[in-house]
Formats: sequence, C-alpha cells, structure tokens
Amino acid sequence: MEAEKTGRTAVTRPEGVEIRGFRYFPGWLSPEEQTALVEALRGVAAEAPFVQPETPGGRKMSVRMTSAGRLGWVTDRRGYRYEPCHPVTGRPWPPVPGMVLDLWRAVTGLVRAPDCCLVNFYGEGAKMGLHQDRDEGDFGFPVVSVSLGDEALFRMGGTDRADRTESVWLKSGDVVVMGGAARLAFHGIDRVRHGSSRLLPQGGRINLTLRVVQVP
Ligand SMILES: O=C(O)CCC(=O)C(=O)O
Ligand SMILES: [Fe+2]
Repeated sequence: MEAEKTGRTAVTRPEGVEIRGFRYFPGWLSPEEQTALVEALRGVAAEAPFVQPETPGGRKMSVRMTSAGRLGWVTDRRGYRYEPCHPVTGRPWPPVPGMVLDLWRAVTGLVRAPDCCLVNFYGEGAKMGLHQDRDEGDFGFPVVSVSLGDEALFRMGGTDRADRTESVWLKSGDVVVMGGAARLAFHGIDRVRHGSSRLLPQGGRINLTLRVVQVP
C-alpha cells in the first residue's frame, strides 16, 4: 500500500489488480475526492459544453462528450481525431483540472502530463461499443480511465476483436490503466446501472479518459 500526501491527510491508495493486462484500481478516489472532481468537471462543462457526437458513419453516439486539455477528442462525418478547439464554441478546451493531473502522476508515475482528458457522460441507456483507443501518435504511453457516478459493466479483451473478454462492474472512484500489452486492447461499456450511485443528483455516469496524444 502506498500512502500519498494530499495536503491535509495521507490517503492510502489501492494497489490494483491485473485483468488481461489492464490494471484495475477499485476505489482509488475517496468519496470526498469524487465530489470535488465532479465540481471541477462542472467548471469544465461550463466552458466546454457536452455534445452528442456523430460517428464517421453518421450514427449519433449514445454518450455525450467534452474534453479538457491541449487537445480534445472529437468525432463527426470527417472521422475520429483530436482538435485544439471545441467543435461548437470554437474556443480552446479548458485546462485539465489539477486533481486529475495529480491522479495521472500518482497512478502512472509519469512526469509527462496527458494532452487530453476526454469526459464521457452516460445518461440512461448510454453505452460504448467494443473498440481500441488508437487515434494517438504514440502507444508507448498508457491510457488512464476514471469512473464517477453510476456503475458500468466494462468489457476487456485483447488486441484482436475476436479475443476472449472479461468484464467488471466499474464503480464510482475506480481507476483503470490500459498500458503495455493492454494499451491497444479492445474495451467497451456494455451497460450502466442507472441510479446506482448518488454522486450525481440526476444519476448517470462520468468517465474520464486521459491520454498522451502527441509526442513531444
Ligand atoms: O467509459 C469508459 O469506461 C470507457 C471509455 C472509453 O473507452 C473511451 O472513451 O475511449
Ligand atoms: Fe476507449
């Protein structure tokens, strides 16, 4: 167990377990940290409103998205890519909240900060199909995912779409690191148990995905 100084109190972080190369840290964030993070994300969404994007094939995604950081992940008819500005406001994305950068450093041990903090919002019935994260320029850096709010069934596979998969219910405060062999592993959210958490007053789930996009 690793104790980390957060200013007022020393927080004990879970060690994590390995599932098919994914590193899973149940309960990384305390309830107080989760509340503070939601507050910080309200600030992000006020500057960069959530949009319900379209896939390159023209289908509306069920998840709503926004980003923080130097680059934001977007999708529309022109394809999946990273952009320096919000697609509707045209303004640069707001900075990644400090506590998210702290989490990235603590869980990865990396000095290099992520370029993108993608914020996914799952309302009732939203899900995300099995996919790989492969729009980044360097797969040597891990992807870190943070879950807040309602529980979600997270499916983890291998680098081939047909590989066997294993699923866990991600809960509020859980962190998953996709690095090494799992960096290009298929993953997705099959379903969310709407109303299973009280973190968000109206229910729903927020997922943050932190990525290094462009090196250097
Ligand atoms: O919501 C999640 O837990 C996964 C999100 C994800 O895989 C992505 O945004 O690429
Ligand atoms: Fe992903």
